[in-house]
Amino acid sequence: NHLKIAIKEFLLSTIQQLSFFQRFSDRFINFFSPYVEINFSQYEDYQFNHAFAAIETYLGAKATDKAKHLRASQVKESKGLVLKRDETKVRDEYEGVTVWWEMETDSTGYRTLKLTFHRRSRDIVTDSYIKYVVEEGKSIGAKNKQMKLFTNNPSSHWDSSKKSFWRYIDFEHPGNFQTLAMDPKKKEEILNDLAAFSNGKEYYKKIGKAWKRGYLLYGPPGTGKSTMIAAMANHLNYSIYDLELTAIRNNSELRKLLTATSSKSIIVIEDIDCSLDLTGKRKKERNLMTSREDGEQGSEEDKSFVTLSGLLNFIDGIWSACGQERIIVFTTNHIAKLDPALIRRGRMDMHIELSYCSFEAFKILAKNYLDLDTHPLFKKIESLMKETKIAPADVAENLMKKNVEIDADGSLKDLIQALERKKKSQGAQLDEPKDKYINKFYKAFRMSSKA
Ligand SMILES: Nc1ncnc2c1ncn2[C@@H]1O[C@H](COP(=O)(O)OP(=O)(O)OP(=O)(O)O)[C@@H](O)[C@H]1O
Ligand SMILES: [Mg+2]
Repeated sequence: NHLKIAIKEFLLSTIQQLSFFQRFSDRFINFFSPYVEINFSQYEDYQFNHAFAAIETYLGAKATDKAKHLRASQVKESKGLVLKRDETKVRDEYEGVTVWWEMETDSTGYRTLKLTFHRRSRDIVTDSYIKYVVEEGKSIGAKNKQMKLFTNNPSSHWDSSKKSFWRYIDFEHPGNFQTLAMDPKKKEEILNDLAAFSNGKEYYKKIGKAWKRGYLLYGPPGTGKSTMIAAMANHLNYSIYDLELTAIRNNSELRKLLTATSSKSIIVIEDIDCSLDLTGKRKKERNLMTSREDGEQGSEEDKSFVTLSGLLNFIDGIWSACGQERIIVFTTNHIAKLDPALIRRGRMDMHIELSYCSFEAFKILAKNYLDLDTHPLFKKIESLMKETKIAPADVAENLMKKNVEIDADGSLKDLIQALERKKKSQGAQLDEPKDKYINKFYKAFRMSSKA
């Protein structure tokens, strides 16, 4: 919000500045020159000038384009012919209009960008070119943004600064939609939804809704829920806030955490059923007990757990009021166990099921891991997959190369064996471990045995 205000102020001051310079330049033009000059200072009234930064980014990108171009021409042309680039001036063209940018640094290190153009292009420059440059600079800046993965610190470690709520590392997960194995139609649908969301600024304003979107990802372990979150972040260039509910004590801490998130981010609560079971249920039991024994203590207890209603209030209310362009994702292994209040329509915008590996999904994995489009063993795998539940993670594990060389035949045979084993055990109702914590253990085991 600070940023928004600053940008607004800045744009306002730009407009004022423009009219000032227009007046000034008009006189200037009449007496001396056909050229108009507009200045953008690094600071405006001691405030950092965000348009200055955006223009600088834009020009930076332009300059490297140009440098590349110059390098290319150096190869072709003889040495004597190579243009000497004026380092301080950048020439730009926009709708047939030529302008020049120049950076000036004064003795105190204070910088100013000077834009020069012919007075006959003034309307185009002031009406649309400057706006274009600022927008373009902002979007280049956003693209180059280093994504971060935030995790909340235990609230007992918080001090008075907002910085202590979250710690972060650079987010560098290779997860992407292309290699994600799932029904291609569903994938397309999700990608469309994400595109509509990330380009939806005007739309959300028009319909009077906060620019937010909620996804519920559900499915058995190892079906790609966490991978999909990484893919979403990579696709949109958003940071991730991985919210660990067990590290906070109550709803007001939850609120503090969530209001300290930045825009263009995905807030993730994994295994929502577990986090809330821990808190919601315990709270209910305690309330029953304490209200019978000691009313006062009951209200004390109320404050000490994150509750389902706290989370819901947040999604419905505060969530809408605290900043824009955020996605919230819940994941669960057991959608049936979730409180219906949490998943009613309108609260989570899209329910996405990640399911056991279908043949379609397998083909994506075979392409990723073995670079295979087809293979004589595919037929057998297809029919086995129809009658066996296997998570994509298990398929991937079998397709992963065990040697320096990829051995497609060997990997596919491994997979067939795994499928046949699963088929047998599923027939004997041994399925997979039922308890989430056992699942987690198996997963950790799977990961460590992979490594
Ligand atoms: N649909 C998929 N497409 C491609 N790879 C997958 C898919 N599902 C799982 N994998 C592979 O299995 C690994 C584990 O998957 P992931 O962590 O995304 O599962 P999950 O659904 O989040 O499981 P859990 O419910 O246990 O958290 C991933 O690192 C990935 O390599
Ligand atoms: Mg996961």
